[in-house]
Amino acid sequence: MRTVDEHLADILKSVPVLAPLELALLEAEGAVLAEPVAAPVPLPPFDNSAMDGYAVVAADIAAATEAAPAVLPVIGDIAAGDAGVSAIRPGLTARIMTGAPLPAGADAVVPVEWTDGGTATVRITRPAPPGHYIRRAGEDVLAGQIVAAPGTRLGAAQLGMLAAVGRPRALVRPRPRVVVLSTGSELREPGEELAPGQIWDSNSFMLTAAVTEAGGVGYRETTVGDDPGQVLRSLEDQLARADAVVTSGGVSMGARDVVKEVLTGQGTVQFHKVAMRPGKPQGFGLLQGTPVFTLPGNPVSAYISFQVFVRPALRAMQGLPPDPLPTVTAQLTQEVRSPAGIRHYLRARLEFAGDRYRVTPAEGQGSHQLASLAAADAIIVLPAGVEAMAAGAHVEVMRLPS
Ligand SMILES: Nc1nc2c(c(=O)[nH]1)N[C@H]1C(S)=C(S)[C@@H](COP(=O)(O)OP(=O)(O)OC[C@H]3O[C@@H](n4cnc5c(N)ncnc54)[C@H](O)[C@@H]3O)O[C@H]1N2
Ligand code: MOO
Repeated sequence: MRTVDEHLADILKSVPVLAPLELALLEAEGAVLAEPVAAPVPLPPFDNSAMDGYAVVAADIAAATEAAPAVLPVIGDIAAGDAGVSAIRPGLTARIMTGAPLPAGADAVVPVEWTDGGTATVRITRPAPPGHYIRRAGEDVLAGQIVAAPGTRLGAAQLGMLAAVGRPRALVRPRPRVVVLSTGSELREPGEELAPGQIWDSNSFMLTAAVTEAGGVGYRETTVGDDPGQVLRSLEDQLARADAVVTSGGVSMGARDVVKEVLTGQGTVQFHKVAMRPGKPQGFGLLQGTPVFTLPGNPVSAYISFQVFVRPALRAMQGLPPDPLPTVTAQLTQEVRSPAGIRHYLRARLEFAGDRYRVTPAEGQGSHQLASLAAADAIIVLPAGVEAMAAGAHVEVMRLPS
């Protein structure tokens, strides 16, 4: 048996990092930047107004009050997008809109709420210091400043930033395309009738969604039965379009463990027993250069295996640190027991109790018991050396994607 850490290290040292390519901004959502992006101009590019109001010379309104307003002639309107804005001389004002360029000569903006809103002349009832409601050129970003570093995953805010510095495309490592394939002659599609001995395929739906949650693009393949030739053909067909393949089922000790049978000796694929529960039988290797993860068939085993091994590997393929799911330390609400010598992953529910996290293990911990996983929001991780933990003890808890 090998440890979880040994198996993960083995995977991480052989998964390839995806080659960068140029993508249009919205195609790059979820991709990881492979170049530094610098601002070609400052942001904002020019001094502009932060409010709808009037551009003034601050000294002209220094004495303005409700009782004795400053009254100024309005020379015109300046809207956002206007070019060639005329200068303001002392004693004059211009109506200005939010985002419009500040006219030369003006050094403050008075919001419309402090005025009578006049269009020929305006009465201003409060003073404003120089600089008031002016957004200066470069106060967001300086020209030449790096606004997104290589290794940044491009989410909404980062894509907005790239657009704001005028970039229509970016050099990125794309989201890995992951083909998910369930194996097992007992499996039927949800919606089909079940004959005796059959069950509906749940793993491929679960794992395809898990790929998305982990930042990849999941493709669910049609389930294959236990025919070795069919399984091998189906796998080989996928290699061309996949950056990685995830299978479930057929890797244990049974007479019909077809994935193990057809992949043993293929590429660099190897099968191991890993000291964990659930998820003991694992296979991994490169097939024609493509990483193939052969996860065990029991649904909870497949899910935990995905989170522990596949998720960090997909991150590594995008050049990201292979971080595990985020963990917190939590206090057990009840005692837990664990077999010696294996790392035990227990489905649980986490709650924040004012000043600390408390965690309650679920009732059904069998690796076929998907209901307790579907109701869980966390996984208690008991190290291999632990055989029991009392209520009140502190444990490490992985938070599940929500
Ligand atoms: N003699 C031994 N038997 C088993 C061992 C062992 O060490 N010695 N290990 C057990 C453990 S632990 C696991 S986990 C499973 C792994 O088995 P396989 O990966 O070969 O998976 P299957 O036999 O194909 O299926 C196991 C179980 O899961 C159900 N299944 C499979 N695929 C799906 C799917 N897509 N959706 C829903 N359910 C699925 C399948 O019907 C079986 O009930 O082996 C133990 N046995
Ligand atoms: O390890 Mo199996 O994955 O426990 O049911």
